[in-house]
Amino acid sequence: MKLGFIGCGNMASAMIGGIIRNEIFSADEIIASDAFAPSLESAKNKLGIHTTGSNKEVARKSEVIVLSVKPQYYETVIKEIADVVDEKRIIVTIAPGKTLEWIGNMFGKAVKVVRTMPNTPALVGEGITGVCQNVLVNDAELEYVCGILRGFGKAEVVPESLMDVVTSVSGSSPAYVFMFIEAMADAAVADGMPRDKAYKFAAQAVYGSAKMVMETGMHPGALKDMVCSPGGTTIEAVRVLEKEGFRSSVIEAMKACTNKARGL
Ligand SMILES: NC(=O)C1=CN([C@@H]2O[C@H](COP(=O)(O)OP(=O)(O)OC[C@H]3O[C@@H](n4cnc5c(N)ncnc54)[C@H](O)[C@@H]3O)[C@@H](O)[C@H]2O)C=CC1
Ligand SMILES: O=C(O)[C@@H]1CCC=N1
Repeated sequence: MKLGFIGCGNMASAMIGGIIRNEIFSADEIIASDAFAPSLESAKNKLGIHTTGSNKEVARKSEVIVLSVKPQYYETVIKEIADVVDEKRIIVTIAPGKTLEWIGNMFGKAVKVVRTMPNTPALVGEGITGVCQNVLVNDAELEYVCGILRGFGKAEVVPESLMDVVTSVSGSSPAYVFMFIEAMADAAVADGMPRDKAYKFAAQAVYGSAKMVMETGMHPGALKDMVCSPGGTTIEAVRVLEKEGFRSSVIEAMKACTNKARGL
């Protein structure tokens, strides 16, 4: 197998879907294990990959092994697979807070580790993943893993010291963006717009605005100023957002998120 996933929940399924769609690997080259039989059933039916109840089987059969369980299960899973992971395999982690050093110590031997932080927009091929590696991973191996991660979006190599920041700015941030879309839609509904239309208008406005930042390369503040006509409607909304502490709320929320990742 080219690729194995230990734990096949939300994040693993999103990653696998993109990897197959973009023909990085075929379903036949991917295997996943999970402790919960319905998750495996769903992976087999929806993704067509190989499945097993044995984490060790995934570790034994896969060149690249993604540890896609919650952080609190990392220790148990690593201890379970450590004896079948040799120096040729590459371990990919996706859990917040679990450092390269901690992972290496848990294995208790020299193992190639690529630490990553993906996000759920992977499900629609628009994810972004922060990546760093330990000293045993060479440039070609890092590029190989990044090629897999690009199957479901962008991949950016960052110093490990920034990985907890990646967690708050992209790993977790889809949740706050969905809350923003929901709040905008609620306001539109309050002012008389049907809910299905409200989600469409709010989501497309967020999507288009993100695309403008990516494609124009302009400062977000300058793009904001382009919307604010003198004495117009937008600056009224901006005035109230500033009064209600919009930016400060986002900054404080993200600092809490980064700190939580640091403590995991
Ligand atoms: N959901 C998200 O937006 C993101 C999640 N992550 C990370 O991805 C990892 C997985 O998260 P999700 O997919 O959201 O969780 P999830 O709960 O949807 O999936 C985890 C899966 O692991 C299985 N599992 C639990 N213990 C196991 C064991 N001992 N052996 C085999 N399988 C076991 C569970 O049955 C479940 O299907 C976590 O470390 C999380 O922090 C990273 C970035 C974004
Ligand atoms: O909430 C969490 O802990 C995970 C990590 C990033 C997104 N979800």
